Amino acid sequence: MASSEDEGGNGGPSEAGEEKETVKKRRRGFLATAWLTFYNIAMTAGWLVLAVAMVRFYMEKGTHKGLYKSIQKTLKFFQTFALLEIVHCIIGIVPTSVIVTGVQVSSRIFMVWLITHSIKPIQNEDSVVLFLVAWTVTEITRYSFYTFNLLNHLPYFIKWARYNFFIILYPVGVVGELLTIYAALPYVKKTGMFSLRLPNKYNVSFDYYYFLLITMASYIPLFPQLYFHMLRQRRKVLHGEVIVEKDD
Ligand SMILES: CCCCCCCCCCCCC[C@@H](O)CC(=O)SCCNC(=O)CCNC(=O)[C@H](O)C(C)(C)COP(=O)(O)OP(=O)(O)OC[C@H]1O[C@@H](n2cnc3c(N)ncnc32)[C@H](O)[C@@H]1OP(=O)(O)O
Repeated sequence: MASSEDEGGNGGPSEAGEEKETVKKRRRGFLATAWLTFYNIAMTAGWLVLAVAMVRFYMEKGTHKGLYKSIQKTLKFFQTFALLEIVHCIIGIVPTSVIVTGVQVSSRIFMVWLITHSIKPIQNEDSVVLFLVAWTVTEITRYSFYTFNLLNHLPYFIKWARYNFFIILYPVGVVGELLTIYAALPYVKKTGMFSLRLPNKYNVSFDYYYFLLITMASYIPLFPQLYFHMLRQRRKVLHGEVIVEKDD
């Protein structure tokens, strides 16, 4: 398979690309590169295990009912592990914005722990499968992209997939997440879970139901920022456009 480094043909762009990669790695340091390689291989493997488990479950049972329960431990482990991505940005070993990564990772952690894990009656909703499939395909592609890129042997197909699949998968994932939160609303209202009513010794009140409504509304300003960030990355990586990013 053609490597993305080969794209420029002989000489010129290809050599310049390799030189840029070497400079980047030298700047990042050996330990950081080794850690990122390990991290990305582990995450690719984790999401591959999830993909295989989901396909096997569906082939054996012929339904998605019970799917979440059967894969939840692996999902929780690898999605929670992704918190390290925020750390990678903070300590500067990856050149991504802390804010963009923070919004992306925290919305996933929120979906996993505060919605799907905590509200059992919604675990069999169709919308859960929607975001699980979108996340899984995305993460297998994304982490294998980072791994091959670090190893300087990036197949063009993976690069292409990384910067094209998201065009469909991002909206699919968002629809799945929003429908799942929506499905949780009646249960949250009925049980008053995670809510704090007055009077109480802290003298504060918190209503999880309204928090969920605000969270759903926050997708409207936040999601386009992530989507346009990815479209800019796509133009930069696939079409070589020079993009001046604003600082955080
Ligand atoms: C508490 C309540 C919270 C409520 C919040 C409500 C928020 C609502 C809005 C949020 C909506 C999110 C919905 C979402 O969950 C749905 C889905 O995900 S559906 C599936 C589709 N999703 C995607 O395609 C996005 C996947 N995510 C990402 O791509 C990243 O997380 C993101 C931060 C968005 C973008 O990544 P990045 O900026 O890093 O882009 P690049 O991949 O192009 O990388 C840029 C450079 O950094 C290097 N890099 C990054 N990470 C690594 C790594 N781990 N190892 C090595 N190198 C890395 C990469 O190589 C690039 O370097 P260079 O440019 O030098 O080549």
